[in-house]
Amino acid sequence: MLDAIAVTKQFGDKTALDEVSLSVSPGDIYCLLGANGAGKTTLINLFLNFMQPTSGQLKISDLDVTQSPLESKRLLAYIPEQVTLYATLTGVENLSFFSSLATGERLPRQRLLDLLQAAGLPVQAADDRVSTYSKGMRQKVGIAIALAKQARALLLDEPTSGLDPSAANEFSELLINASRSGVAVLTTTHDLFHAKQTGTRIGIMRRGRLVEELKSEDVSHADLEALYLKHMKN
Ligand SMILES: Nc1ncnc2c1ncn2[C@@H]1O[C@H](COP(=O)(O)OP(=O)(O)OP(=O)(O)O)[C@@H](O)[C@H]1O
Repeated sequence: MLDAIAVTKQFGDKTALDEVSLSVSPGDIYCLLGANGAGKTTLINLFLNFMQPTSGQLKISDLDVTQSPLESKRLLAYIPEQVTLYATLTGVENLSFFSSLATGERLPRQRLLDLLQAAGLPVQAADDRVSTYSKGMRQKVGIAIALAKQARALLLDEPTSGLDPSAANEFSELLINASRSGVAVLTTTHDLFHAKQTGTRIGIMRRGRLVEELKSEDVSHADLEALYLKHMKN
């Protein structure tokens, strides 16, 4: 579903990504780990076609993201670290606006409420202004937008940073539910525990290269931490 094929990205003489190849299948939650500046966000931005690769190819369901930008974007939902919503609108109003932008369809109020509930937003908060929401609540609206769009792939950039442990756990459950319905999930994170708990696969990046890929069921928390630290020291 999500394929990066020998992707290199240079910013001037800085190589942010160096021949990175990875694939995320429907039902996978692929967690990208790596130190600051390793290239994780750059890879997400390339899938989103926010920028073009210097060489290599990025595909979403076999569509090249630079050659078929609109068709490929329709299959995607993106949840950044800070979900951008209209602060003066309510959760329902934001969902109505962004889902209609994504689908061209205005959903009835009950459907919007059902989507917010499926994303874990407390029912009583749906009609509150988003300016009163916590970060976790905003992310739930982001998930509801992805559900409304029926996205087949979900890209997330450090979604659990700044969430308290129970909100992070709740968010992980949402990702697991999405993956069980066949969505391909690619997420960056600095949280090894989250990667091991939530991910089906884990990739470790260092200085623009993908230096390790593993199945999370094949490693313990302690082994993952030791492996991560080994790569960071090399
Ligand atoms: N627009 C840009 N112009 C120039 N250099 C950039 C740009 N975007 C990223 N970089 C550089 O590319 C490298 C990879 O950055 P990137 O943001 O992808 O890392 P990251 O792994 O997401 O880091 P973090 O964990 O801090 O979010 C860094 O050296 C960064 O300074």
